[in-house]
Amino acid sequence: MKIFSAKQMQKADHATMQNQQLTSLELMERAATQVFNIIHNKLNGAAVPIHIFCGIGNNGGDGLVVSRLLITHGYHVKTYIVNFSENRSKNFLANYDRLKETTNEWPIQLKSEEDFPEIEPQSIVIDAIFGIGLNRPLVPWVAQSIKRLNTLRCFTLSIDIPSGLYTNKVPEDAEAVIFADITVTFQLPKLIFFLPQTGNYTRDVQVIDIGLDRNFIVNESGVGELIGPYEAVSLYKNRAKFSHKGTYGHCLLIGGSYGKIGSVVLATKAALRTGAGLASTYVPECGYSILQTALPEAMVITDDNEDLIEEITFDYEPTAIGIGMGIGTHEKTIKAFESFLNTNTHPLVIDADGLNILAKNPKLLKKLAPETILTPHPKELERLIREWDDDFEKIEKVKSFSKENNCIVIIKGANSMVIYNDQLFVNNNGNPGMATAGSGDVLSGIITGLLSQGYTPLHAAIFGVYLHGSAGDLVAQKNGFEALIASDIIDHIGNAFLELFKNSKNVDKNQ
Ligand SMILES: NC(=O)C1=CN([C@@H]2O[C@H](COP(=O)(O)OP(=O)(O)OC[C@H]3O[C@@H](n4cnc5c(N)ncnc54)[C@H](O)[C@@H]3O)[C@@H](O)[C@H]2O)[C@@H](O)CC1
Ligand SMILES: [K+]
Repeated sequence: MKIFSAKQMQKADHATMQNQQLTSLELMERAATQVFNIIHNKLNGAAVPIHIFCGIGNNGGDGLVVSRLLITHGYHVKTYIVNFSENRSKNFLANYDRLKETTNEWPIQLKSEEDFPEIEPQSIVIDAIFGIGLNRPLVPWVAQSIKRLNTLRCFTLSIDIPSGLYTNKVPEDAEAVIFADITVTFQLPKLIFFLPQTGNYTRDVQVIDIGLDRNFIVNESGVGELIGPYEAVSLYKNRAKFSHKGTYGHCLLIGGSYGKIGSVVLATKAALRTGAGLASTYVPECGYSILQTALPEAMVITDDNEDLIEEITFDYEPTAIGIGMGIGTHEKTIKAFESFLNTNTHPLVIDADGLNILAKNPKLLKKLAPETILTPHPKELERLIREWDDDFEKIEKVKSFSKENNCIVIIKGANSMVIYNDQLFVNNNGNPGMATAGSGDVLSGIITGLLSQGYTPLHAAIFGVYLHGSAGDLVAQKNGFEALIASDIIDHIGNAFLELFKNSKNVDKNQ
């Protein structure tokens, strides 16, 4: 599903009005009615007090529509207007008048902090103060009111986005943003829902189809793409009946050092579970028995050095290579890594200490094979691209880095992101249980396994991250977060593949 900027959402609005012969007021009615339907379906007429806070723009207009519909359906509603500006939008005013025609209980005007109402804790709050139009800092009394709303701890539903969030930068005051239990957002997800600095303002997001112009959405390239089951299944490559193990490639996992051979075991096992035809490993001598015992399916090539890798030589042409897991940063290893990069032309994934070596020796970046995949977690990323001011700048820096070095970067974490040139792909499956030793080794193995089967590097990166998250979710459903270990993820890669086809009905209507 595409992710649009605020400007693109406005353009989609206009295209819709033009092509469907709608007024903006009619579009607002359609959108807000859907929000009402969600609330009505959940509450089913319950006599719970509902407090709706409306701004004076179109987000406020949505709030007024929801208010009117709730009142006409018999709910106990109080409506407040947060008067942060005199410039009330046309559709706000139209819906303000319609609300006044519907009920004798006119909206309560808020103009300063003193006007903030008493609200019972069992109430529901609907936040329609600001939507995607916020473009400057909040005046102090509005910021204070938002903070007061947060202290109430009422169940809070935000319309479109939690008020106080910009769509393209982090808020000046991190406390002056609504903390929503759920955000009902229009048509497409917004990038802010997925970033570490802005994603915590809502526990849950529901994207609702308000019938915006499909042609426009299909033809406009978004600021990013959310990878869901629909996108993932479309990347899957079928296995042919008359294929053999050679069809699916012979990958090579290079890594390990004394005490860290497990990382290579995990990566190699993950590559095989993902479907690589054959897998070899290149490890220090001390890894030989460990690998042959732990993973009889893999072949083992060893370095002459007992404890670390000091020369990388192998006498076959791997279809794909994963390097770096547990490899260490010994000077001899750095030399071996450098001469490997000098000659390597095979599709490549670099992880862990491989990334740390690159960060310490940036000149090596020029030696990467085209479209090499780098899989840093945030600390490794910082070593590679240096600090960033906020998550938005981080994305821009990674895009430049990707362009400069013709590589694909996977920023690992909750909502891992895949960046290639100016393209951004967001993955939102996976769970906090996956923050555990070896989880990254498994991801590198999965991606190497996909490369080995002929997936393009970009597809291998996107699909690999998705499969990894999905396998982790399947484990967590059975065992919870705490008990999840990396080997469990490997054990569920098969189910993650099966899950793809269970979910294939989950079609994105915007495609
Ligand atoms: N396709 C869509 O996205 C649709 C959007 N609609 C609604 O329209 C919203 C956008 O509406 P608006 O563009 O009117 O913007 P908002 O309602 O988000 O903001 C209100 C207006 O206040 C002004 N403003 C911004 N920051 C301010 C500040 N700090 N202090 C004082 N004033 C400030 C701006 O001029 C802005 O237009 C969406 O979030 C959504 O709720 C729906 O009504 C219909 C469909
Ligand atoms: K809002």
